[in-house]
Amino acid sequence: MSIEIKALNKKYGNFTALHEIDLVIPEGELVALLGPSGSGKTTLLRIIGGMEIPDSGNVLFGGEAEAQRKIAAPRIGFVFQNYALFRHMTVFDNVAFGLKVRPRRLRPSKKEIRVKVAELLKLVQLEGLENRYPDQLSGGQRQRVALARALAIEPQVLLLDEPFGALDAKVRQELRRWLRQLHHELDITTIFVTHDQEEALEVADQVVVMNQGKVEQVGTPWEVYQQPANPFVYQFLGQVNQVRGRIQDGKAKFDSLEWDLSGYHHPDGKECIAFVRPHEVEITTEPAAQRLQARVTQVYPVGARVRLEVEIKGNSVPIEVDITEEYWQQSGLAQNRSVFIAFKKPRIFIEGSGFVDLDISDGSFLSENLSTNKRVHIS
Ligand SMILES: Nc1ncnc2c1ncn2[C@@H]1O[C@H](COP(=O)(O)OP(=O)(O)OP(=O)(O)O)[C@@H](O)[C@H]1O
Repeated sequence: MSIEIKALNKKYGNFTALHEIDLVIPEGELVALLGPSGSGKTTLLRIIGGMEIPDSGNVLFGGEAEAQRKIAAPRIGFVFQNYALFRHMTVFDNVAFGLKVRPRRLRPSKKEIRVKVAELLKLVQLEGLENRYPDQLSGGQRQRVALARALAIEPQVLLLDEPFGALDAKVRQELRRWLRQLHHELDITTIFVTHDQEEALEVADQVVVMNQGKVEQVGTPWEVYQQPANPFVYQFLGQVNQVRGRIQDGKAKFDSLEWDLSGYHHPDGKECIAFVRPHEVEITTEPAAQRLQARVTQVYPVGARVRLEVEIKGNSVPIEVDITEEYWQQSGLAQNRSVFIAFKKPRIFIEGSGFVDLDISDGSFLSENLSTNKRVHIS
């Protein structure tokens, strides 16, 4: 079932928890609501689930046409972070609960319930554990019981609020792969709340990035990571370096690095910021054109990768550089070493204009002005 959210607003006293949220979630999609604590994710999920009333705006299930037909409220399955299993009930009874409490005319027979629960326990890979109590299960197993219980009512929409939040990193990773697979099999429209960007990128078809009650960007994991709409999304989705520069003579200048922006007619003196992820910084010990001189201040070997911090003139915050362990060994990059850095794929942010993507390889560059959503190719 598709979900359409229109101009949704919610305040708690004077505090705006959600501001003018518009969102379309196509049938069968797995969507992550991603954002920092307090950004409004849970409030939005609760409004979709009918547990909270918005001040204004609508949530339409199945689109306008269905709404006009005034269909009954959709069946919604919920899973919360804190399991919310009944501690005094076995796994079987927990999963069967939603079926047993149905009105008599809709209630399946005892035999049908037994078959259904067995099917669901197989689906969540907990066969044989039906007689255990929640206390006798691991955190990951409990969360799978919670999911089986939510699925028992054959929901048209599944809402998950930080479903793996209380689990340790390894179990979390296993469960999110498993959720992805399960969603693939069941195809139920699913919305899950997370503040973990890796989880959102790994699991979701679409990621809704939220901040301070607003939607900052909606896109595929690739889009939100590779083409963030604004500096907030850039910083929230992974590490990024910011190097401050200025527009001068039609060029974006960052000390000895410069890129021609003459096609843009930005006034001289305007501030700009180059955004570069740590793995997009090239680092050598040899000077060359279009490189900035720097000095290595810290070296952190972390498994197969090595994270370096380097200082450049005019940037108060060190630049993070991510290289392979192999390159680190070959290059002898050690603390205090003088180095030269270049940016492989910088995106330059100019206040009021959005991002400019530089494609340095063919001497031209691709610009994307996200405030107008236009793409122009300038050579
Ligand atoms: N019932 C309430 N009364 C007053 N303020 C509330 C209420 N529920 C939520 N808020 C406030 O609204 C804001 C959004 O809360 P919400 O729980 O939606 O955020 P969130 O993004 O899910 O955060 P978290 O990741 O910490 O759960 C928060 O600042 C919160 O304090």
